[in-house]
Amino acid sequence: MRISIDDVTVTLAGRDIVSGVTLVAAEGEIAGLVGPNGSGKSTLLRTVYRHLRPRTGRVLLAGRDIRSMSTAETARHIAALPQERGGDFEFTVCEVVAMGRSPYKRAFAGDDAADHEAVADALDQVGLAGYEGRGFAALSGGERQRVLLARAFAQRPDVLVLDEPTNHLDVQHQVELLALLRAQRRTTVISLHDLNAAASLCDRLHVLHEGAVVASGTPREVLTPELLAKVFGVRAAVVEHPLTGDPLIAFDHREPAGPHPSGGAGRAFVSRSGHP
Ligand SMILES: Nc1ncnc2c1ncn2[C@@H]1O[C@H](COP(=O)(O)OP(=O)(O)OP(=O)(O)O)[C@@H](O)[C@H]1O
Repeated sequence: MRISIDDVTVTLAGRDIVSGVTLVAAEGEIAGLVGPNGSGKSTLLRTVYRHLRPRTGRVLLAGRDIRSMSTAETARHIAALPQERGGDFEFTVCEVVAMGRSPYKRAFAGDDAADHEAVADALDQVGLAGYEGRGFAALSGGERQRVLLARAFAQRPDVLVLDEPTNHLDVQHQVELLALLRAQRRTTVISLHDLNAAASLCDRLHVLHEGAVVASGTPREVLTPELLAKVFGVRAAVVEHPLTGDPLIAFDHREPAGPHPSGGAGRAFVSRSGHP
């Protein structure tokens, strides 16, 4: 299903955090949101999974405003991995993943065979078959992350909304997750800090800067050295990945962008953060 974010503005504590954002994830497309810390990625994603209401604008699912649907109906179509990963659930892994089935149930209904199958499949997809009886609170950060992803998969949604899903994952699990998302070809809106992962996964990227989209296009169109300097304040070369042919960003980890080592965007970041 297609998801359209149509001229969305979100105001929190009297400030426009997201301003007039319009973007589309077409049916089966993986749309990536990238941008510096605080640029509004999570806020925008929260409007897509109905955690926040936009002040103006709409989120449309296959042309219908999600606000005109019940929350259960939205949840049958849209599953989210939020950034708040709720670490202290007193539940087993199986119980957490089974929560993904609740939009399909009437109140107090038990699990049926379809639920058991969806939970088992989802755990298998994230490589956690056999973890069903483990306590969620006692898992590592990366394991919890994969359980919450399994909960989203168990929801069998048309649209996945994933906020930094590779956080906490070791490199093998990052690669496996990206491969899984690529193979599913489900409509996905995903925020990622790892720009090389975004370049390899996403069909289109949307760059957020101070709450507005400043560039949209294929990773190759968007991830230019100029944009990386201007928006992210880093010096980088963009080359072709020798194994995959994807754009590969080679960052200069020694100096931020700018005409002088102590100047430019890097300097601005240093002074904003309060560390001289
Ligand atoms: N509930 C809130 N009330 C007031 N301001 C908020 C609230 N939530 C977020 N903000 C502010 O909105 C801005 C954007 O936050 P958001 O979490 O959307 O950014 P982000 O791009 O996801 O950042 P990061 O990459 O650091 O996760 C930040 O300046 C943040 O402090």
